[in-house]
Amino acid sequence: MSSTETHALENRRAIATVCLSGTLEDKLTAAAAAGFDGVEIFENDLIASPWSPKQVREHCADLGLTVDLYQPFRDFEAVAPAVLAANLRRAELKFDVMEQLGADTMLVCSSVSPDAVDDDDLAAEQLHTLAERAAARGLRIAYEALAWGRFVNTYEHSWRIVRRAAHPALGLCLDSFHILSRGSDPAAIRTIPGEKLFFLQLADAPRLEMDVLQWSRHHRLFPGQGAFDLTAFTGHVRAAGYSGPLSLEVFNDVFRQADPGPAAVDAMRSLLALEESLGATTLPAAPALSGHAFTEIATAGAEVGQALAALGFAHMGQHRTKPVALWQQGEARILVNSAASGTTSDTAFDKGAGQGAGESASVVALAVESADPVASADRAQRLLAPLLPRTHSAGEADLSAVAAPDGTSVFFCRTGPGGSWLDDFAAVAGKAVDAGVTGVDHVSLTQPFDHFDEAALFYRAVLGLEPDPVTEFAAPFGLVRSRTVSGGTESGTVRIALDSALLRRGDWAPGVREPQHIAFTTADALASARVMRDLGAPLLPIPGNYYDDLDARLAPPPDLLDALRAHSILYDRDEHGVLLHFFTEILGGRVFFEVLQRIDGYAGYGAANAPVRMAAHRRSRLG
Ligand SMILES: O=C(O)c1ccc(O)c(O)c1
Ligand SMILES: [Mg+2]
Repeated sequence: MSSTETHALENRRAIATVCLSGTLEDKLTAAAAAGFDGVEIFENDLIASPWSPKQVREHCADLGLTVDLYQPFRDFEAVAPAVLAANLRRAELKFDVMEQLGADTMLVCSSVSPDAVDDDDLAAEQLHTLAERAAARGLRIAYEALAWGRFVNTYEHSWRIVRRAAHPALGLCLDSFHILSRGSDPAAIRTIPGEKLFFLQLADAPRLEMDVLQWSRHHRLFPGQGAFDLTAFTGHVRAAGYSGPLSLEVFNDVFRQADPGPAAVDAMRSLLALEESLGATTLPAAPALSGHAFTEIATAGAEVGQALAALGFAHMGQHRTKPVALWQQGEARILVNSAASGTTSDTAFDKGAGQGAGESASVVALAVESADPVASADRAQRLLAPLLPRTHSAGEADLSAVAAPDGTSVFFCRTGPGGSWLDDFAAVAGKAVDAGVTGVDHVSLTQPFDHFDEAALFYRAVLGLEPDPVTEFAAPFGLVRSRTVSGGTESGTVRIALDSALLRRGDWAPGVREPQHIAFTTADALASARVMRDLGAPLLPIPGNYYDDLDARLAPPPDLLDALRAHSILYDRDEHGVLLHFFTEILGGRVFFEVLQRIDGYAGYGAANAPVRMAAHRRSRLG
């Protein structure tokens, strides 16, 4: 097979039960539903299960799952003879369990025990004995170096011991977390004979400066959600000739309490995306995206429409069959849907917190310009995004949409003459005042914290967008974690900003119900602000302290500083250029607009100003 030819990966796909929430029954059901071929059964899950190991095996078989690994067996090697005898007895009893489970491989972690001594010869000799006992039962031992193992904590060291032990039933378990967290060079994995690589566990993680055990047990992520290069890592393991499963082993505090059904889908999506990055996929490539086609806000109230008018938008069209108004300025298009109240579709959020009755508004859909909307939707489905049922009348555009993890609809469309979704709108003689808005820069969606990593992976994999690094800032009502994903072509860029409160937020702060906003571009923020203020736009006042600090910190030219202060425009600077941006107040309890000007290729989102904006929003809501 030529190296450029695309082909499906021959490795099976597995997931460790420790990745998912619930009982063993919940975990197996979720893993099977997401399409996994096999599972690693974590001992604690089995111990707590009412099913006998034999029943677990039968249940797995019914679900189409194999039991690929039993784990973990701890603190075995390099001990005194009396301890060895006890450890071998313990192992034999676990072999009994494995036989009933139908699992042929046991994971043995490198020891953390105070009983162990630093003696590779002894470790090798005792692992040889264990492998001999396993082989007598038709089983094998996969030895894994924990990053915090007492004496053995690198894969190179575990390989030296396994090589020394020289038993065919003893091989290695490689775990990407243990290897990459310590900064080991994974390239030498290629020199290990493939038949000695018994098992591969994959986990990503954010870069954190912390104790490696804590990092591993609380912060692992599915591949593609963190900072590790799992494509290169897995490439080395496959190049060595490994042919076993690609198995996810992710210890994560959020996933441990998340609904296991969607979590298993998130896990599978991460594997599918990893396979694609390895060049081993049958997925259709992500079609090029070239900007935001429209963003839809559901609200029964008048506030959003009034604000758009005051920002210079024209009510340009009315949907022929639905109560949906099209507001437009430049290439920025907002649909205001008054059929649904803003709360009906935001299933992912706590309902009603901090909202006035009847006035609610929510961003319910975002639409991206795709070079091939059908292929975009096909790819999305292949990546397990739920396709949304569409109701459209004869002659209306049939737009494909999928649901993002937080329930937001994501449409793929093509705007322009001939067969466009715009044809569904009857023209309205809307009055427009050009306030300089040229298009949409980004859509910002606050995620429930337990969907944050899933959402970033969703937009990266499904839409083919590039994620930026995760940032965190202290906001008035708690820490906020933020990540943007973007991508595009010469004719336009799609940018989606994902924000999340780090912990579930208290209900006391009325100004902070998971806000959502749409940022519009202008070529002249000062001019836009003047026009919009004259039109009576509900612009957000920014306190004088901000400008005093801005002067001290970044020293913008004095006349610019005066103008910014006069118009409540915020300022930021990065290595490329300058950002000028301002905001409306919160409309319908949740939604607001931003107007921004990127100067000289400023690439950020003004995150440094977000805490000031959040505090200002609370004041404006309290009146
Ligand atoms: O944290 C642990 O103890 C642990 C156990 C088994 C593993 O495979 C692992 O990577 C970590
Ligand atoms: Mg592991």
